[in-house]
Amino acid sequence: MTPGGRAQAAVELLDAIIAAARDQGAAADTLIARYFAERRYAGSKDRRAVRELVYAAIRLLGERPENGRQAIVALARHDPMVAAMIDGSAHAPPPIDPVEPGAVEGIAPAWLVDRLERSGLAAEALPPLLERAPLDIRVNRSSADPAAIAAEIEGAVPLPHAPNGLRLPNGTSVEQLDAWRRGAIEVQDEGSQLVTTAAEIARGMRVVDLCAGAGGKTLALAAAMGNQGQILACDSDRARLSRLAPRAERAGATIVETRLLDPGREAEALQDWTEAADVVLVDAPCSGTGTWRRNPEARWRLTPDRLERLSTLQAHLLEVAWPLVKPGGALVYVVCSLLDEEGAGQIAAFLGVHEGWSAEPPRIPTGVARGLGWRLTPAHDGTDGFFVARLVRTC
Ligand SMILES: C[S@@+](CC[C@H](N)C(=O)[O-])C[C@H]1O[C@@H](n2cnc3c(N)ncnc32)[C@H](O)[C@@H]1O
Repeated sequence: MTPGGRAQAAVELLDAIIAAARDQGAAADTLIARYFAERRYAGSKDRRAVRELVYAAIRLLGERPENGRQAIVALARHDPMVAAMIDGSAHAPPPIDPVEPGAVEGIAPAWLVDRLERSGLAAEALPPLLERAPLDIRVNRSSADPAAIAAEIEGAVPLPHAPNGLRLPNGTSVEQLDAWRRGAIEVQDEGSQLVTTAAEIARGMRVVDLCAGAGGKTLALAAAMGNQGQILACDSDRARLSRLAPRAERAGATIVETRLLDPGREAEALQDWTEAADVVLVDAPCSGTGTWRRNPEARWRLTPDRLERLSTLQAHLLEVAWPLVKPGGALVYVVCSLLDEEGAGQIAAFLGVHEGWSAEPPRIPTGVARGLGWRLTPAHDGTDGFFVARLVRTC
């Protein structure tokens, strides 16, 4: 592809990504993969260059642009190398008129910046939300030793805080590594590894992972339990949950049972676990404001209405979760969001109507207190953004 052809491909992809963000369609990565699956003539260098243009534009623009052309115009005004690609040559986008409007640069839509600031994020903590994320892995302690794995994988270095974590050079094809194939490692951000630590899990426990998805945290829990005890991994999304079993098998996690839940009827399906769990983990669905490093277009998807619906769902899941905790057990609530309405606010509301619970600071070696929970941020901790609270049932 010519430089102009790459710029034109970026415009087409940005059009698709903007429409998908507006209509809750597929993620940017999926759209990029589909685009190139239909254009086999594009080589790996072309694909990488187009992808970089697309993500540079997404990161640059806080408000969702009207279209891909406005997005690339803004990027060109920011970066002369991009401007030089838009020269009107064959396959290139038409040249930019000096008075042509471009999309507006920014961290996020104004309403969302306002909510983040009201949630206690300082102005300097906002740009790191959009920096490139590192590639972190968790070593499966049930079957492997982090030092041995570090020696086996080129460029691997220990994570600053998570004891079983390593950081790999960006671009490492993890699924091609022998260590991955034999179930010794999983890709997992350091923040995710640390919030799992907050569960203070031990061998032989009975644990419910209420929103297990494809099992990222379930597998970390199973490893922390030395594969002894019982984990009930639930989710309402059949496709996600169905990916858990093969991952558990690869990791040798034999203590995991999965259960598909019907939204709104979760309590019925979980009656046999009433007051039976030592720990219930609620890794709740959220706006993902803490994971913009990986999904920067997520900030173009969120609306106040959607945030409100997520917040209602989070409160509902806390209501589903607490009856499963046995006296003396713990409810661990996690969101990968930095907004108080999804984090500290949820915990304050829960404790306002439930007696017999006390909030304990999670034992995480980094992060800062937020309300009755704990918060990790890219700026302070170099991890994805998370809120985690640990509530102990006192009676
Ligand atoms: C943040 S994700 C979980 C990620 C997962 N724990 C991990 O570590 O990879 C939240 C999950 O909640 C699930 N969910 C949404 N509504 C639910 C419900 N009513 N009951 C159980 N799970 C639900 C979603 O399908 C999604 O997989």
